[in-house]
This record gives sequence, C-alpha cells and structure tokens, in this order.
Amino acid sequence: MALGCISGLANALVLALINNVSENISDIHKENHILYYLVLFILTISIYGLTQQRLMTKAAKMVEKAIDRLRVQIFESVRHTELSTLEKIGKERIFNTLSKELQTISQSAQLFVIIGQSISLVFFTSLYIAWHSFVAFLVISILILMGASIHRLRANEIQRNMQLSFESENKLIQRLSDLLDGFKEVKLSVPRADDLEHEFVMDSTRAKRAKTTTQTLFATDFVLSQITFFAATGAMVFIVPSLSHVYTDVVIKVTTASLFLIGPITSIVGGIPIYTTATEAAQNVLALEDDLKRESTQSHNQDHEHVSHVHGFEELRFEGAYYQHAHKGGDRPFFVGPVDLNIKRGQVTFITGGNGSGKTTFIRMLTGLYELQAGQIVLDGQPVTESIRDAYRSLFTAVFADFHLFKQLYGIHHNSQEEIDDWLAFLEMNTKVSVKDGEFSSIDLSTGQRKRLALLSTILENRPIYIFDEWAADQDPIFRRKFYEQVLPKLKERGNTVIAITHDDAYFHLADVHLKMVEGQLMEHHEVEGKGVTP
Ligand SMILES: Nc1ncnc2c1ncn2[C@@H]1O[C@H](COP(=O)(O)OP(=O)(O)OP(=O)(O)O)[C@@H](O)[C@H]1O
Repeated sequence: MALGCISGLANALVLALINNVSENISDIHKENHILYYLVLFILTISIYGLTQQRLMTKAAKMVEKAIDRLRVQIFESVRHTELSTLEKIGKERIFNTLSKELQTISQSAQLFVIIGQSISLVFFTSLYIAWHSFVAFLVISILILMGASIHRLRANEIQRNMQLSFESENKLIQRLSDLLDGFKEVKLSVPRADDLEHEFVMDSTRAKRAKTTTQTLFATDFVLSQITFFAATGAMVFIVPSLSHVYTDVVIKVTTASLFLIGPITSIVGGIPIYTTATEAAQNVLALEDDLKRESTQSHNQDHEHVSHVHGFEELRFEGAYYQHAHKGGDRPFFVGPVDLNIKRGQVTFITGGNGSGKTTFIRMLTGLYELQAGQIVLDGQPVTESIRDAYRSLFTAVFADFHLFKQLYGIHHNSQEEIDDWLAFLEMNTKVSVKDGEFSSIDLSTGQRKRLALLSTILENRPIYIFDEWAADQDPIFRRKFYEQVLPKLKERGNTVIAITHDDAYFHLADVHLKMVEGQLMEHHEVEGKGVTP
C-alpha cells in the first residue's frame, strides 16, 4: 500500500509539474529555472518507475506465495479429510479449484497492482483538482460515485452468473473424465459417444451463456464508465464555470487533470471483470477449504501425526459397529451393521456375499476409512478413538477392487533391492518390470499384471493386516492357485493377518474364518475345520 501511494503520488506530481511549467513557461525560461524543473521532473519519474516496478514484483511474489500456501493447504486438507467427505465434495470440484481457480488468481496478480495504483492516482489527482477548485472536485466525485453505484447494482447478477459458469465447468471436467477414463467404452458405442457429447455440448453452452452474460454486463459497465468520465470532463467546461466565479482562472489546469484521469479510470473499470473473476475464484477456493475442514478431523490428525504406526496387535474386536451411507435416492440409505466380530492376529478371513451386500462398505469400516456412526472397534482392549485413528489405519495395507497402482513406491523405503527382486520373481513379473530408485520401470501392463504389482507394493509395506478385495478375480487359474496356496500362507507365516473378499469357493477351505455378508448384515460366520476365531 505504501509503495502504491508513493507511486500514485509521483504520478500525480508529474501532472502538477507539467501543468505548472506549461502555465509559467515564459517566466521559467526568463529566470533560468528550466533546469530545476527538468531535474524535478526526472526525479519524479524515477521515483514513479522504481516504486511501480518494486510494487509489481512484490505483489507478484506475495500472490504467488499465497497461492503456493493455498495449494499445499488444500492438498493437505484433502489428504487429511475422510473418505466420506471426499465422496460428498466430488473430485471434479477439487480438480477445478486446484487447477483453474488458482491459476485465475495468479494471472490477476499484476492487474491488482495496476488497479490499486490507479485508485491511488485517482485519489491524488482528485486532491489536486480539489486544491484548485472544490466545486469541480465535488462534480467529479458525484459522477464517479454514480458510475460506481451502477456497477454495484449489477454485482449480484454478475456473481450469480459466475457461480453458474463455475458449476458448469465442474460438470465439463466430469464429462471430460468420462470421455478419457471411459474412452474404450465410448469408442465401442456410437449412441454412448453421441449422448456424452450431447451432455458435454449442453454444459459447454451453459458455461458459454453464463460467461457471455457476465462479459456483456462488464462491457456495458465499461461503456457507462467511459460516458461518466466524458460527462465529468464535459462538466468541467460546461457546468462548473456557472457554479464558481473563480473557476475560470484554473479551468485549464482542472480540465487537464480530469483528462489525466482517463488512464487510471479505464484501468480500474477494465480491471473489474478480472478482479471479480479472481475474487469469485478465491471464494471458490476458500469455500472448498471450508468444506474440507468442516467435516474433516484434521485437527485431531495433526495433533497425533507423530503416532504414525501401531506395530502390531493380538486381537481386533468390532462391537456393534454400524455405518450408514448418505442418502442418494433409492428407497432407503444403505447401512452395514451392527456388526460384532473378533479378528485374531495371523488369521485368514474370507468374506463372501452378493453384489451390493455391503462387503466393500464393511472393509472400509474395518480399515477406519469410514468413521463408525455407532459401536466401536477395540484393538487389544483399547477402543479406537479419533486420536489413534491414523495410527490404527496404518495397521492395514490393501489392494481394493478399484485399486490405484502408484508408479512410484511412495512411503516404501526400507526394502533391499534383493528383496524386491525376489518378490518380483515370485510374482512372475521380473521379465516385465523392474524397480529402480523406488519406481516401477513401467505400469502399462494388463489388469492382472498391474494387480500383481499392487500386491507387491503391499507385501513390501509389510503391515500387520492385509485386505484383498477380489484380488484373484483377474488372475489366470495357475496364478490364482499360487495366490491362495502360496502367497497367503507366506503372509500368514510372516505373522500377517489376511482379510479377503472372495468368491473363489474352490479355496474356501484355506480360510481360518469364513464370513458371509447379506444386505449389510454379517449373517453367517463359522469356523473352518475347528480353527480360527470366535465371532
Ligand atoms: N458412497 C456411497 N454412497 C451411497 N451409497 C453407497 C456408496 N457406496 C456404496 N453404496 C451403497 O451401499 C451398498 C453396498 O455397496 P458395497 O460396495 O459395500 O457392496 P459390495 O458387497 O462390495 O458389492 P460388490 O460385490 O458389487 O462390490 C450398495 O447398495 C450401494 O448402493
């Protein structure tokens, strides 16, 4: 602000100097003062140049620093948020906010400076006008205020249209990911491709309409502001003389000053659309941050971040555990539970059940990805409360049905190259892929092969509990047998506990415990061959 004021003042001084010299040009030449004014003129321009340059660099640095902080903050908020919150917010909104909205703010940084500097220039030039003629100053102020109020009156409509275009753009991202993620399915079906394109075009048209309306409102504002400005300058020669009899002495100075206002006023009015877009973008960023924080347990997680792992357990107990999904149409929201269950260390548990019976939901409850809405999980006699939930989650490693294979082995640093190579060979992937510097050489593989690499990642993590959601479904019969008859026993031998959703009834005898999920209830659970747990 200080730099903005100095540069605005210097800018106004340039006007005062030129006005002064041009008015007294013959006297100044006669008295040989021209050099003095020239030095003053150069000095003022230098001050303006230096402060303006510094102001713009500083502002860019500040804005980029704020954006950097926001970007990391949102990434962290997403990382700390709960899965249920993420499901509610939606990926598109997060993508759109982190990419487009932050970029919009970044691009407006220099413009904020120009607007700020123009405001200070208008202020000092107005002071200059007021010093020469208070009546002229009043007339200009009234006209400027009138112009500003017209803009304010339409601010709500502008904001509504901007929000509309943000929402349409979120939908566009969703349609685009439908096209890219479902490219194969789209290529196979012309009607699907047509429908998807139709929806995309509709959303694009909605975004275009909202944006055009906003731009039209801005354009009208711009023209009105120019007319207001011309009216103000016209008033200097047509109206003010009839209101003030001393005015004729200063009319040239005041009119020149008012003409001098055209640059900054144009910058301010021309900058309003970008300023409003950036403000709207900033509000979207902050709203996302709020939504992420509101339902997240971030404060707890941060307090207990140092508890990064629980190294083992003997017994895990579910006591009346219950979770209900948010209502999303349909007859009633789906719920799982209440579930009572004991899981002992080293036990292999198979879970079966029909589609939509709640197996995945149960696994998410078990792993702490869904916060229980009733009941509790007890780990070696200690209830799993919010304060140890992160640590509790670190008991698990999983290959979910909708698994994501990370090319880089994030968080896996302690395994020797020899161990990694041995496992790669055991999983029959060593001829296809290698691991170098903590990264797979390639992940462009078949689904079954990608699943083997995901399995490798979990094996290298060596967590106490392994979760597999229909892991073997994509494997050939030979490797499927290897998974049940060699991989699972190897894990068990290491002391790992395994909980696997599976429909491979040929291998049910290998489980210590077999559970069955029916409509959100663990209806049937029995010990296999006398081994295993007391449910
Ligand atoms: N995020 C969600 N929001 C609302 N309802 C959900 C959500 N996820 C799942 N459901 C509902 O919960 C029910 C159980 O889903 P779940 O994925 O747990 O079943 P599943 O037994 O794993 O099924 P499948 O064998 O088909 O994978 C389904 O009826 C589904 O509609």
